[in-house]
Parts: sequence; structure tokens; C-alpha cells
Amino acid sequence: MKEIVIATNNKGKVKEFEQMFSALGTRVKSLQDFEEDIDVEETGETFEENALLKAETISRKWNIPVIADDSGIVVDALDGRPGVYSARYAGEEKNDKKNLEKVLNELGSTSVKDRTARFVCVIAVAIPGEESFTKRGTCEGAIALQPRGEHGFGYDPIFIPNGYKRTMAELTAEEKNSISHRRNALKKLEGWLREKGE
Ligand SMILES: O=P(O)(O)OP(=O)(O)OP(=O)(O)OC[C@H]1O[C@@H](n2cnc3c(O)ncnc32)[C@H](O)[C@@H]1O
Ligand SMILES: [Mg+2]
Repeated sequence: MKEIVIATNNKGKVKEFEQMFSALGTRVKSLQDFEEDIDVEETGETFEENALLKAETISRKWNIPVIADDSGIVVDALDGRPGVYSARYAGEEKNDKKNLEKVLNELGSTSVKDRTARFVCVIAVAIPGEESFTKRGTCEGAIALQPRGEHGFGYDPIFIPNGYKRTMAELTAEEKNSISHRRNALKKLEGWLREKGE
């Protein structure tokens, strides 16, 4: 596939998709590349529902194939929060720094062994005239005691992937893209992408 539209306004996601899709020879377009300001309301209760909402809304609007990514961080000691509310956890303004501070505050002095968490990414595919579907990828790890690192976006400065001492924001883009929830979801789409590429 030469080009794919991703129904997202998140620049961090776009960058990672660009990096991962370039290896497959596919150009990426996001909602930022269109004149119109579009923000699909995320009213679903699961990552799957929200990913489908975003992909299908844009696919129907322009009658083109679209993928969408709904993702977030699930913290065990917080009963799975922020989960699907990750983007707006500290308020509607969607502030990455405030969001991760809220998670750190809520965890307080919770011990390292009880700070287990995972990133979740669900990619939805919507094609005019075809049944939509989703693929889910995860990345297991733990919440750091303090934010560290400048790379990536969102909750990366407080997430330590299993097998690493560094936070996700201290990994290079290549390192993150080789283990991330987004990579793991995309891997499950590779068969479909190859078929569409022919
Ligand atoms: O809905 P779109 O337009 O795609 O953009 P968004 O930022 O609102 O995206 P989501 O609704 O999927 O919310 C995802 C939240 O999870 C965070 N998140 C997702 N992937 C992440 C990653 O790879 N690293 C760190 N945080 C991530 C992100 O910062 C948001 O707060
Ligand atoms: Mg969103």
C-alpha cells in the first residue's frame, strides 16, 4: 500500500507510524494533513470501540480506507485507570505532563513491585464496503517513581518496559518502535497490509 490515512490528531503517534510504515514503503497521512479540523468524540468504553469510532467516522466521511489508533496506559494498582481515559485523565485540555503527574500522585509511595502497568494500543481498520476489524498490541512494564527522559510522548517518561532500567522516554525511537504496544498491534496487521499492497 502506497499511502494510508490514520485518523489521529496526535503528532507523537503520527511520527511513530511514519517511522514504522516507512520500512514497508507506505506513506502516512493524518487528520492534520487535511484542511478541516476534525475531532471524533470518543464515547466508547473500550479501546476497540473508540478505535472503530475514529476509523469508521473518517472512512465514511471521505469514502476511503482509514486506520485509527486508540491507546492508553493501564495501571494495576489503580484498578486499570487511566485506561481508555488516558488522554483526558487530568482534564479535557489533554495535557501530557498533568496526566502523568496525576498517575504518580495517585500511586504515591506504592512500592516498585506493585507498580505494574501496560501500554495498550488497538488499531482499527475501516474500508468502504468491508467489515471493519481491530488488532490489539500491549507492552508490559512498571510505573517509575519519577518522570525521566525526553523522547516519545504522553506517559513515556513514567513507563519502564519489562527488561529495561530506562523509561520509554529514555529509549531511542528505534528501541521504542521495536517493543511498543503500537509495534505489537501493527505486527498483527502485516499480513493484511501485504495483501493490500499487491
Ligand atoms: O485520538 P487521537 O486523535 O488519535 O489522539 P489522542 O492523543 O487523543 O489519543 P487517544 O485517544 O488514543 O489517547 C491516548 C492516550 O494515551 C497516551 N499514549 C498513547 N500511546 C502512547 C505511547 O506510545 N507513549 C506514551 N503515551 C501514550 C497518549 O498520550 C494519550 O494520553
Ligand atoms: Mg483521542
